[in-house]
Amino acid sequence: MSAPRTLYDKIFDDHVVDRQDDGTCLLYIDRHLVHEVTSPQAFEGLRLTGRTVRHPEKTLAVVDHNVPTSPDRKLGIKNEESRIQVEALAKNAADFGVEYYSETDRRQGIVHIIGPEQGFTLPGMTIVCGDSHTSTHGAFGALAHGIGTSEVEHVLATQTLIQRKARNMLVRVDGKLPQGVTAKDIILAIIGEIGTAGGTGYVIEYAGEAIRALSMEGRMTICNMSIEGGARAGLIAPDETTYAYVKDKPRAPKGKAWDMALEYWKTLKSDEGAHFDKVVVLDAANLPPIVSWGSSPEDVVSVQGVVPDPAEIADENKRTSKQRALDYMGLKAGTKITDIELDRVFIGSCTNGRIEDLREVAKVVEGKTVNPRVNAMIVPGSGLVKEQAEAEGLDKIFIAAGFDWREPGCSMCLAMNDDRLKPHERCASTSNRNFEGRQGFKGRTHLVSPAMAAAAAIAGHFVDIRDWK
Ligand SMILES: CC(C)[C@H](C(=O)O)[C@@H](O)C(=O)O
Ligand code: SF4
Repeated sequence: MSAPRTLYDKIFDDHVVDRQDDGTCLLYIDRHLVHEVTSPQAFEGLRLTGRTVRHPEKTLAVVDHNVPTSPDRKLGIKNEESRIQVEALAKNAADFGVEYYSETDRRQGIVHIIGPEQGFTLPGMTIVCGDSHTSTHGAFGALAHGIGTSEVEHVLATQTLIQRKARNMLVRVDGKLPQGVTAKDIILAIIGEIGTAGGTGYVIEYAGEAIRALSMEGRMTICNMSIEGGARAGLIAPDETTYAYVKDKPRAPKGKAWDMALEYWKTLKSDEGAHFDKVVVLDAANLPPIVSWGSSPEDVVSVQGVVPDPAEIADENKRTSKQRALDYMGLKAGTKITDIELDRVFIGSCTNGRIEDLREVAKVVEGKTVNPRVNAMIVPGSGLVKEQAEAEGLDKIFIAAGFDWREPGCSMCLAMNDDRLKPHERCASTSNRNFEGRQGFKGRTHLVSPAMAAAAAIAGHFVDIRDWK
C-alpha cells in the first residue's frame, strides 16, 4: 500500500505534468480567474510574443477592485488609472476570447465570490488568480493560490504553473462555537496564535468539529485569510455541505458527469495517519468575538480585552513595531476595546461579503438605527449576492437602519476606488487586512466579524455581540 497522503498531497499529485529531480514541478491548472489589476501586462506579454490564451474556457475575467460602488456607476469611472485598468480588461477579454463580467453584468462581483457562485470553483481543482486571496477557493477542497503577473501570463499561455511542493500544516478547531462567535473570529484567533509568518512555506488544512459545522460561506472566510497567516493556501476537505452548495451551480457538472465528479470528490480527504509537518489545535468553545487593535492581522484581542501594552514585549524589534502600530492607530495601551469609538463601518469584501454575512448583519440591525456619528456602508460581494439580499428584503432593513447599500466590488477593503477612509478615521471592517493606509491614507482599520461590525455601527463603539439584544 502507498503511504498515507494529505488532501494537499493528493490534489498536488493529481496535477503534476512534470517533476524535475530538484523537486520543481509543472502543475496543470484547472481554473484561472482574472481581474483588472494584475492582468494587463500579462495580456500585453501574450500580444508581444504572438501567443493566444491556451484554454479560454478555463479562464474567467471580472472587474472588481477599481469599480465604483455608487448607484451611478454606469456613468463611468472618473479616476483615470482605474478607468484604464477596467477598459484594458474588457478589451483583453474580447481580444483573447475570455468570458468577462463587466460592471453592468449581474454576475459581476469580487473575483473570489463569483468563482464559487458560478460553479467555476469545484473540489479537487487547481485554481489560480493574480490575487493573494485566491486561497478562498480552498474552502471547496481545491488547491487555490495567488500568483504574480508573470505567472498569470504563463498560465494564460500554457494552462500550467511552475511550483514546488509546500509543507503540510494541520489546523484543527475542536468543539462548538459559542453563540455570536463566527468563522471570522476563528481565523483571526488562528492568525493571532500562529502570527503572520506562522504559515510560511505551508499549505494549511483546516479540520475539526467546528470547521465541519461551518457553512460554505464560513469556510470561505477561513480559507480567505490563510494568506494573512503566511500560508500558500488553505484547504478544507469537501463533504455534504460542499456538494450541496456546488450542486446546480451554472458551471457545475450535471447528470452523469456529476455522479462521476462526486465519486472523485469523496476521495478528497487526508488519509488516516497522513503526516503533517506542523499541527495547531484550537478549542472553539473558548473563543470570544475578536477585534484587531493594530496594523497587522495578528494584532488581535478579545472584545472583552484591552489594547495591549507594547512595553511588556521582551523583543526590542517587536516592541518598537507594535508601539508604532498603536501610534498609527491612535490608541493607548490599556484602553478597553468596548470603549473604542468608530467613525466608519465597512461590511463587505471577499472575506465577508456573502449572503450569509448580510443575513447576520440584518439580524443585528433590524429595527435599530446607525449611531449618528458613524458612516456605515454595506457592499454586497457580487451582483447575485445583491439580488438575493434584495429578494429577502435585507436591503430595506439596512436602509431603514441608516446604512448605505451599494453596488458590488472590493470597495473600501482597499482604497483603489472612491470608497476610502479620510486620515485618522476609525473603521470597523469585515475585510481581511488592517495594514497602514489599506483603507485610505492614515485610515485606521479594526478587523471584525459582520455581526460585530453591525453592532458597532449601531452603538458607535465596539460591543460584545454575545450581549446584543
Ligand atoms: C490588488 C491585488 C493584487 C491584491 C491581492 O493580491 O490581494 C488585493 O486583492 C488585496 O487584497 O490586497
Ligand atoms: S475584496 Fe479586498 S481582499 Fe478581496 S480581492 Fe478585493 S481587495 Fe483583495
